[in-house]
Amino acid sequence: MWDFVEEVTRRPPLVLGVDPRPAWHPGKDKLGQIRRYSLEVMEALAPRIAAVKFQAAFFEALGPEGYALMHELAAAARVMALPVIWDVKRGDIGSTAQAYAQAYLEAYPGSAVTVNPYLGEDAVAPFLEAAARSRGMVFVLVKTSNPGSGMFQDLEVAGRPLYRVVAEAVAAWSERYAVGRWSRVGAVVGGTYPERVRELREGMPRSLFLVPGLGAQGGAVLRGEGLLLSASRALYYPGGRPDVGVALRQARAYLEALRAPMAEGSS
Ligand SMILES: O=C(O)c1cc(=O)[nH]c(=O)n1[C@@H]1O[C@H](COP(=O)(O)O)[C@@H](O)[C@H]1O
Repeated sequence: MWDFVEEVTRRPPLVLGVDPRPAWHPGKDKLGQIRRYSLEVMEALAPRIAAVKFQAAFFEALGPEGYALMHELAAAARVMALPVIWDVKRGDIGSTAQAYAQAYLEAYPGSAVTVNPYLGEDAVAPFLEAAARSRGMVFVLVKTSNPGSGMFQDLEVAGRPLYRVVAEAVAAWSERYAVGRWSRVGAVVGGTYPERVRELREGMPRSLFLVPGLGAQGGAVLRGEGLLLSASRALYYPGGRPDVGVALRQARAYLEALRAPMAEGSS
């Protein structure tokens, strides 16, 4: 069976976020255009990315057909041998979490899901167990990319910021769900806070980091072992519109920046 961790760690460390916005597609048949464009962009970028990330909100906003389209695109990604991240940021009581884990991880073996840890360990556990059974992965929100993420995440709890308390839990879970060098438990750490990325890298040595914020939110190309840099608008709508050629150029530019020799003091 296909294993998300194995697949993702042998591919280029870039994630294509598919967040469709109908207003950015001309003409009437928005859903048809989004379907065509998404398939084209996924196929063009597939050799250059670790995974494709579907942000469910953008598909839900397109109505029932939009939600069905997300699942259709996920099936297409599998045909392209492209790992899928379900960006659904789920978090609920254990019995409900179990249903969410079934809907995404178990229904699509070898995929990953983003999880909000606010409800505690019993609410995260069903995702971890499902990821182990389905050879998938869970990315736990640790420090998010948005400007207001500090409101709760930076609050001091027992002498350290809350995001570090969450990171400690992630580190413990990641040991329990280790897969060779890495683990089925990863972390989301916003690329808009590069100093936090560096700080947290040490504390969660087994966790792959999903690092969103590249491009549109001002995040730069960050290097480091196990960092999966994620861009939605900057890769899916480069220059503010759907354009497969420009998306391909942008993906190449990010990968070149990752390979370029490092300047003194940079990381
Ligand atoms: O889990 C995520 O992917 C995520 C976490 C986070 O801290 N910040 C963040 O922006 N995201 C998602 O990453 C994508 C960012 O979109 P762009 O700003 O267009 O690249 C969106 O789908 C967000 O929902």
